[in-house]
Amino acid sequence: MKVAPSLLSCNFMKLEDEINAIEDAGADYLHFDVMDGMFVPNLSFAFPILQQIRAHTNMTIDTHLMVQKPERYIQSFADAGSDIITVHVEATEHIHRALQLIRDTGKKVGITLNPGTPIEVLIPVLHMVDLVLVMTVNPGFGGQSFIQECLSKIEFLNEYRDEHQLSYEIEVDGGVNNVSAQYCIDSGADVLVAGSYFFKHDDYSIPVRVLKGE
Ligand SMILES: O=C(CO)[C@@H](O)[C@H](O)COP(=O)(O)O
Ligand SMILES: [Fe+2]
Repeated sequence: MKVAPSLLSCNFMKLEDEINAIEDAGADYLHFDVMDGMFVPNLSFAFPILQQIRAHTNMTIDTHLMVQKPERYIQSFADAGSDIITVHVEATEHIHRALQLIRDTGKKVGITLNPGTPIEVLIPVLHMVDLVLVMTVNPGFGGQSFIQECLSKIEFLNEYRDEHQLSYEIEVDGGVNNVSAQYCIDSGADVLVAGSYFFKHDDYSIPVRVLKGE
């Protein structure tokens, strides 16, 4: 199990210390949530912060683009230092092209979907991706409650991966805490994103251990 703290909930006044502490605690990815105020009703951060984080750490930067027509920005996120670039299937009319654009940058290719979107929508492109992010809240904000009904999507992705000999990672994002993490682990998740639950601890090795099921 991998753990990906969502920087949305960190203390930005101490960003450098936060990143060092996340790394020392044994987390695997830095989850970087980009919001455009159009695809989701909130704004977050983008290139200048990403570039500075990239200059500071070798951790895998897992970029979650909650952005309308993300193909406009894929090259820029690759250049700014993302390692994984994940786009929403609902955010573009041309998901196949968007995924191909990510592949062409040499970065890892991620796809994601909102809680209200059926998982079957992803079938035509699952062979193209390195990571599938299952949203377990409606994107746009940290600190929301886990939507249990999304667990069946994790199970589906697991079975589909086995049946078709694919190798994407299954990542879960939204409302992940000590309780919901266990449901995700049981359903077959590989990576857990956690924001509010992770950063409420003083010692980040605790949520890392709990989320890894140790
Ligand atoms: O993408 C998003 C929200 O849109 C997430 O990555 C959140 O930032 C996770 O925060 P918690 O639900 O864990 O507090
Ligand atoms: Fe996210």
